[in-house]
Amino acid sequence: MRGVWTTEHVRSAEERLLAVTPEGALMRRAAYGVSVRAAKLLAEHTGRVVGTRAVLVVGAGNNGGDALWAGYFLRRRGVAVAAVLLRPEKAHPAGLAALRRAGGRVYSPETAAEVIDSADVVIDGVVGLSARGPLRPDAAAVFERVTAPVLAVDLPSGVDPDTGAVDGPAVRATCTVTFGAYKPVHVLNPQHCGDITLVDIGLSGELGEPDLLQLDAADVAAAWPLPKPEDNKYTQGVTGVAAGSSTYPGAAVLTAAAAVRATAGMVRYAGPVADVVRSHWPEVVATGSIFDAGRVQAWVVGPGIGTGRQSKEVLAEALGQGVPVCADADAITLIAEQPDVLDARDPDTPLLLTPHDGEFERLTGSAPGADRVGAAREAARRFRAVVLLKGHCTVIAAPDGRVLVNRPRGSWLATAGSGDVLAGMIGALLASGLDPWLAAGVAADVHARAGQIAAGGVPTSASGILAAIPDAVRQARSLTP
Ligand SMILES: NC(=O)C1=CN([C@@H]2O[C@H](COP(=O)(O)OP(=O)(O)OC[C@H]3O[C@@H](n4cnc5c(N)ncnc54)[C@H](O)[C@@H]3O)[C@@H](O)[C@H]2O)[C@@H](O)CC1
Ligand SMILES: Nc1ncnc2c1ncn2[C@@H]1O[C@H](COP(=O)(O)OP(=O)(O)O)[C@@H](O)[C@H]1O
Ligand SMILES: [K+]
Repeated sequence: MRGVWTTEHVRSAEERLLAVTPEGALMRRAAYGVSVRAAKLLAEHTGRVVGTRAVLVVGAGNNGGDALWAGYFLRRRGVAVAAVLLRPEKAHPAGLAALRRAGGRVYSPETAAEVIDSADVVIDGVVGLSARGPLRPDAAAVFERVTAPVLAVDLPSGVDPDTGAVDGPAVRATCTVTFGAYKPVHVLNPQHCGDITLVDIGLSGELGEPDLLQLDAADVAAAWPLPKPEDNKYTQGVTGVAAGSSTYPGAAVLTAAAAVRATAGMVRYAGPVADVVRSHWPEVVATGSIFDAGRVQAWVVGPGIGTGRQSKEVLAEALGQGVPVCADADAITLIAEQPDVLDARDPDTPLLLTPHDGEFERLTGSAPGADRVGAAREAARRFRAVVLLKGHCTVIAAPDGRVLVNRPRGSWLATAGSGDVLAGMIGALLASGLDPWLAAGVAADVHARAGQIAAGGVPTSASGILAAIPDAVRQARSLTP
């Protein structure tokens, strides 16, 4: 698992490390890492390093100091370096002196147009861990001119380090070089960070428990249930699917099919379109009502069921069976509108809620806002449920405060019915006995892989994502990052 630490934690860890490290050593380690990545970027884009041109955009703090020292190291590799100082009086003195000594040139934003236009790489050292709010107008004007690839020092300036939120002009980097630890921005806003490199500055011993986690292929491979010699169809978990209606038969088919694709156990369908489900997926044991569905080890309730009286009875029945329940789509709206349905819940059985932003607002009374991790965590506590907040970077919070952030693989999942596929996979993993938070996390990971595989670079659909689930599991099992 990849650990991620808030800026507050990174800052206090850095303070402890700084106290036992010679002055300036950490910054030079960090800056050297920046220069190595910058040289690689230059080589990729121009075919050479010597004789290329780098522009540093330098703010008032240590982030600018990193950029200036990186410029110093690049000078020593034969790169022409120009530093654009946004606050000349506050530019890091030692970094600036080193760059000048090495032959770097210094500009103001007003005099820098020409060097920016001819840059082969631009290094964003405007602001780092101390960033608040969007780029200020002078920095924004500089980056508006930039056409060269941008390397962000620590994080892309203008993006909130702890939430990844963007509320105005911000740097969109080709790559980001960060130090010591991943920060929330790196997993919550990968689209602004580009490709991320973590430089070891000796911080790991000071960090403590991470605030957020991201799953690796190895975690997904280890968690994904496979049939064992002693298994039969029941021991792997029977998934119950209560989904679909005469208006939305497709939701039933997609949800049940995703459960079939995800694991080798049995899938029972209970609802008004049993014939449709059976005709598409003969391996599903389908019946008309949840009340005669037979035993299951987990229920998925909600996709396409509507929010009427009968749907409420179905949800209450699932919640009362003492098995984990994934409440998706209409089931979330039902809980929002008629919270007394939760009275049926066996207090000790896991509940998993999978809202998109609109459903989240219905459920909690407010939109997730900029702090999606905080919002999901709060909702998880309030409902004593695992909350999977959908989005480009899906956030999965457990009631005990654990949070996973899913790694997106493009935006291919933004297609009708893809949420039904996710719900079906989660149901199958719950039925297999996985911890609900982990079940949601590995399902979201495989869902994103399936979207990318199905798309292959062109738009896909929920049926495509569904068909790609086995290849997505195979990909994770071959430990492809
Ligand atoms: N402390 C350490 O041990 C290390 C720190 N390092 C670097 O130091 C950085 C943190 O440095 P600082 O704490 O000096 O602060 P920053 O360099 O992040 O910020 C500098 C100043 O910019 C101002 N600012 C805030 N938001 C702004 C915005 N939107 N636009 C323009 N200016 C804004 C703030 O008032 C702040 O004082 C890290 O991100 C990293 O790059 C590295 O050298 C590694 C070691
Ligand atoms: N821009 C995006 N990038 C990546 N994933 C996305 C994006 N938009 C939506 N998704 C994912 O697609 C799925 C959509 O689910 P949902 O909103 O329930 O759709 P539906 O109800 O049509 O099935 C979720 O898993 C969500 O995280
Ligand atoms: K930066």
